[in-house]
Amino acid sequence: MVTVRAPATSANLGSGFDVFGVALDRPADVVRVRRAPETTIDVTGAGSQFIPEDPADNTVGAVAEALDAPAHIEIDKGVRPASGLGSSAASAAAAAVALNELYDRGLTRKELVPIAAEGEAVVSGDAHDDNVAPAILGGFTIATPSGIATVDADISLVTCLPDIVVSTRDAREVVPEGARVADMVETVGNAATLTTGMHRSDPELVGRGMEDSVVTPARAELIDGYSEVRQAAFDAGATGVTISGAGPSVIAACYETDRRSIASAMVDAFDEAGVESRVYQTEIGEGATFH
Ligand SMILES: Nc1ncnc2c1ncn2[C@@H]1O[C@H](COP(=O)(O)OP(=O)(O)OP(=O)(O)O)[C@@H](O)[C@H]1O
Ligand SMILES: N[C@@H](CCO)C(=O)O
Repeated sequence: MVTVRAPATSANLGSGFDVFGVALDRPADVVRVRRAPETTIDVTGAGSQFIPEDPADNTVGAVAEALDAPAHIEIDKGVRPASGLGSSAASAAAAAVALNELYDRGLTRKELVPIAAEGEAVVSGDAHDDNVAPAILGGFTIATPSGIATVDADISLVTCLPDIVVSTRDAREVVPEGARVADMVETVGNAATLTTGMHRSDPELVGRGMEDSVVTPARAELIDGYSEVRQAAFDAGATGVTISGAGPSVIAACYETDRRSIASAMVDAFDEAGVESRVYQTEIGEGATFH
């Protein structure tokens, strides 16, 4: 038996659509694997009633197949599905690391990223790496077709998860087909600013670089109360606020001293919009770990 914990992650960070991601220090999924003639899956924990146990429909089933590593796989969900906190990726990342060990496949962490991304293709139709990369490698990750770069940044974050379900598949439907050159120029500038901020662990630069005028405004329509929550977080001291992943979670970057007041301001603002929510005061954390 091999047991691996893989963390929640936040993809995009505004300007880095399908490229940027960060590992959060919590919540997390825990995956246990043991060898079996064919793959079977048991799911317990947060939102498990909405997660299929058929290996053809679960992200870990695709990972077991890609590694040719049939197993009985137990998933204890800490990350609610359809949250924007990389729920599907947390299981896939943990399974990739665990099955690589169980079957002694000898793949490096970076080589496991595209394997775990096969699981993302099962749920959203696209094998994007931006959640599985930080879930496996930890830190801030920049995942592009030509490779993955990682930065071991120290930034305080608040993620607020409203009681709304937005599937990645639906949120990808509203992404515009193209962007104006002026928007592209702004996005490149913001992405570079954010990357510099991560290198310096500077919440001001990270926050400024989270601005995005292409994908985020279209997706904000899917989240009741988004603009009020964003404003409340800024008023409480956030340096940047955007949608986490495909939503509905909202993520704020900040100084550690402001984290608590930002967390309660975000919950209150969702509440005023008639939406219950739960909040995680967190920071950038490590990738998958053996237990
Ligand atoms: N092991 C798994 N864990 C979570 N969800 C899974 C898993 N396997 C399949 N799914 C399905 O994936 C969907 C959730 O994935 P989705 O990408 O929409 O959410 P998310 O991972 O929380 O979001 P994001 O990628 O935006 O952070 C649900 O329909 C769920 O049933
Ligand atoms: N980059 C992805 C992350 C969600 O899985 C998206 O925003 O659609």
